Amino acid sequence: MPNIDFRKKISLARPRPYGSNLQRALESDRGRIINSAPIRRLQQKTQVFPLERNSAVRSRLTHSMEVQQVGRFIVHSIYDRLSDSEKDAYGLSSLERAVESLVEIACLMHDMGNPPFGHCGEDAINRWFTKHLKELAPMQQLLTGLSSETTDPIIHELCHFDGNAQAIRLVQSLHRFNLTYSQAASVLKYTRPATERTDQVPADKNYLTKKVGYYITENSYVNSLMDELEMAKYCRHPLSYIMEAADDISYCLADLEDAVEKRILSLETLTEHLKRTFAELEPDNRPIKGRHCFDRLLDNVYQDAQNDEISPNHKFFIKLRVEMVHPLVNHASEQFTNNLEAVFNGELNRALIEDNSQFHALAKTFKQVAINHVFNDPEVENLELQGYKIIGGLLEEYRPLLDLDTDTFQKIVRGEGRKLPVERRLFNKLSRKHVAAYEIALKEEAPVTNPTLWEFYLRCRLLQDYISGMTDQFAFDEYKTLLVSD
Ligand SMILES: Nc1nc(=O)c2ncn([C@H]3C[C@H](O)[C@@H](CO)O3)c2[nH]1
Ligand SMILES: O=P(O)(O)OP(=O)(O)OP(=O)(O)O
Ligand SMILES: [Mg+2]
Repeated sequence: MPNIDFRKKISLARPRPYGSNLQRALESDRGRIINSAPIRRLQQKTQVFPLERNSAVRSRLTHSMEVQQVGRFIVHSIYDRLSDSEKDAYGLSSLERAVESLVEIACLMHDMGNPPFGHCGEDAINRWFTKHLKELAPMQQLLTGLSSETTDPIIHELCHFDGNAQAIRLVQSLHRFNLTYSQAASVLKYTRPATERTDQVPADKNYLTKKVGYYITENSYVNSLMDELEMAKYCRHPLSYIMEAADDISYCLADLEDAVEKRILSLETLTEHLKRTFAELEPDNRPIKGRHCFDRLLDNVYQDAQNDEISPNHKFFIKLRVEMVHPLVNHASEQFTNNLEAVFNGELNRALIEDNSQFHALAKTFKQVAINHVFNDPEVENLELQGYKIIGGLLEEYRPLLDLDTDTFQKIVRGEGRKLPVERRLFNKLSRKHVAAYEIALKEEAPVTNPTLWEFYLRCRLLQDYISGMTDQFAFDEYKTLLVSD
């Protein structure tokens, strides 16, 4: 009998403990997240289409609500799969409400740290830092005085901004939500500290560490969380697999629905692309567990939609979602229970639905069609180029703050920057919350021995916090305001 007890992974423990009732503790987590500004900001952040004005097209917020629904569905499906004696044996019997709440809120939070303009926003921040970090005056000084062993991990981290790591930072350092460790751990999707490179982690954890998981500023928090929930190094919390599967299942259909809504694809061409792509991935085209084969299923959905007098597009996606979400959710829950020990220990080195099955081929088909026929649409790519320009341009405007030496920057922080008119005004535009996090981190024990390096690192983080916290629209407006003469 494997040693699985979910009560070790789902508990009341949090950084500043209070209360003794698990359900109430999780309600408090829900309240904090649902009522938070970073969640509200998701309504003006890109899912696929930057600066989208059509509100029927998904934003990060509406996407996250859909992920929440799929996450709930997977939890119910997992519970339906387990017998009472299995639930007892795994410590899950009295935890259904808790698991449901943790997963729902993890799904709602999962993109909270994403910058404006989606993936290209992340990339734009990293491009700017990769290109300019070593040119910045304090960094040039540090590079002459310190060994590369000391500076390399910090440089690596600052050139790898990641939305997932930023979500952990928002929860702990910027908003101090004091969530239960279980709730925070459910969104910890990658487990590699940003100071480590991918070639420094064990090969059997390469999927779990393929992206940056958390920054050095949250290192001690993540260590406490992992100790508390008995998570081994580079391993995940079991519920994060459900959040990840819910995201994968949700967006693969939603992105295509949005593409049809925006008239990038017609239902005819979409159906053709889906059939052709699936045939390449799964040539034998078997029936999908208890249903027709994919081609037949698509033809039926298409025909039904044509008979709808009001909205064939809407009907098509309702039917397709019914046909696809059930098998994919069932598959995710089956993978969860079939691999329960590896999932419990957080060492399953892949996503739940990525197992080379026909379900995996289905999800891949949808994603592939989006990559080949939606993300490269000229309108989308033009907007993304604007996104690069806006983020790169904003970082360039704020660069004077990063060129100052520590003492001069500290003067501005203390309000003594009268002789630095531009820098002082730029500093005044930063969010007070972000500046407070910078000041608190400076007062606490530094995880980096050189104080100048630590201060400069925190200043770069401060700018990344500010830029990544912006919505698409705010970033665009700021860019127009600051680059008024261009
Ligand atoms: N516009 C755009 N360009 C891309 O290259 C791209 N790659 C992924 N995505 C969307 C798909 C999921 O909704 C979500 C998560 O992958 O982000 C993209 N969107
Ligand atoms: O939704 P995103 O943009 O975060 O994209 P993802 O496919 O969920 O990727 P990641 O693994 O970086 O969260
Ligand atoms: Mg994500």
